[in-house]
Amino acid sequence: MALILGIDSSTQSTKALLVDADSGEVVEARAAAHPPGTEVDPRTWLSAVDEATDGLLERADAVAVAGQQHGMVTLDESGAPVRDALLWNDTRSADAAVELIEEMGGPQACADAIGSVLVASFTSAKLRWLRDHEPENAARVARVLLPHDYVSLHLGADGTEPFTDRGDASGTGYFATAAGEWRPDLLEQALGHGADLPRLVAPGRAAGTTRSGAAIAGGTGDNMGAALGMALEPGDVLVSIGTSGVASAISSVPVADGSGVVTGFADASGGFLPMVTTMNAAGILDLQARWLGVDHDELAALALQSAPGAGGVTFVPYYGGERTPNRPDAVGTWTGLTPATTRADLARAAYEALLCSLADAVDRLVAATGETPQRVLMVGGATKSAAVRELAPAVLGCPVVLPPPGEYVALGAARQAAWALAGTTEPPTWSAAETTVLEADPTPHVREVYADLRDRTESWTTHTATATEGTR
Ligand SMILES: Nc1ncnc2c1ncn2[C@@H]1O[C@H](COP(=O)(O)OP(=O)(O)O)[C@@H](O)[C@H]1O
Ligand SMILES: O=C(CO)[C@@H](O)[C@H](O)COP(=O)(O)O
Repeated sequence: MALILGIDSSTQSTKALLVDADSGEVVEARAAAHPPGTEVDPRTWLSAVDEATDGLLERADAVAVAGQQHGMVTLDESGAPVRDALLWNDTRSADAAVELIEEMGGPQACADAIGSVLVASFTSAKLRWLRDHEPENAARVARVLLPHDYVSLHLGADGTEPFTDRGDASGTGYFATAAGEWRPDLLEQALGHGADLPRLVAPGRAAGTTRSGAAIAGGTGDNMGAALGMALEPGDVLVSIGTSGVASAISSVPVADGSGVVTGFADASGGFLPMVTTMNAAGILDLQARWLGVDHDELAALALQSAPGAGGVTFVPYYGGERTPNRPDAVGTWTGLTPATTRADLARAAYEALLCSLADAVDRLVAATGETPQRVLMVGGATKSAAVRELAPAVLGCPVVLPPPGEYVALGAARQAAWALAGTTEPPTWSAAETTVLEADPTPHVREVYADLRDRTESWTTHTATATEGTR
């Protein structure tokens, strides 16, 4: 029996799944935590992958790494990190993104060139920030990698040259997504000078071998990994609730949304992955649990004691700035608090704000792609919450398909590696897991109250920018 190792190096942790190549059944699962923050020494991901794959790597016949998208990993001539990596959720590069869009001829021209309108998350915006704020570091950059490229390189046999795939490359800002080619000119424009880029590995092909002789596939971005792990089909909308909140769908044609709401990424199978991303997702619940002094199960139990609408309490959850809507300077804003407000209402409001924000993401994806969803599926760490599962169909206003608990990004990486090992034209078909369909009466008034506050706070961004200046 061939064994495949699928790795997910996402924002908060590395997860590793050892999987049976024939059935896709998980044989063993491990995880190791990453340090918190939006600026991280990328070598900590290497320690995490070593820890999570210890004893598994040697057993694998093929390996692939899916990783958090966009992060800027800059290496000097010797291959050492020039500075800590800036992650997708670090908003200091917001102004740099605006500047680059203007230089590219405006939002639609930017979307036409790379598939997406740049926001702070994109690697090129981070490189421009580096050029302008740390010129000495910028001058030392010889090579730019994405997080998954850096982890893959670490696992590769001696002499392996860096490699990546078109899925993750499509989130850099210097990749022509529709054509599937690097745009080194755009990297140079952002950074101020050229730098080496990893070679692109085609979907389903091996990039080389690991130190233990296993085939290693190109890897991909975590959201492309999730799409592959869930075997998304046309008509499916995948909602992921991890550090980021994501609504994505597969498409056979590229998307170039000049409004900037939908990012037109490539997927890991040769197609495309239009996507809407929020920066505040599972963290909304983490914060709320901390503020109320409870754990996640207690927070869920509290929330389910309150009623739809949380006793009139609502808030926009843009605590760390937001990406959709694009408000990098925003902060969270609560409203409706009265002496009658209970702890249960406060807990409930957190789930409702999270789910309203995700419902907005789904609506925006559907509006921009024009595809009516046949199924809405839900994955990610926060789906472990009983309250998320109960309230999601009510707030989203439709049934939600829930797969069994699992690490679907790592499973997608495993599927990619199994594909490379098999050398077939299509990825292996693994039997679909039993799903549960979550249903509830829709609560549209929850979204109406949220939408009203979301829209009223739009113009508050400039004001709050002053208050948060020190954090950028
Ligand atoms: N029972 C739970 N209720 C709510 N959130 C949870 C629960 N269990 C885990 N989480 C949250 O899920 C998040 C991690 O999800 P994950 O998809 O692994 O994130 P990422 O891929 O971004 O690293 C954390 O913020 C964690 O607190
Ligand atoms: O920036 C994006 C998508 O464009 C994020 O979705 C990151 O890819 C991080 O993902 P998670 O760690 O939340 O899975």
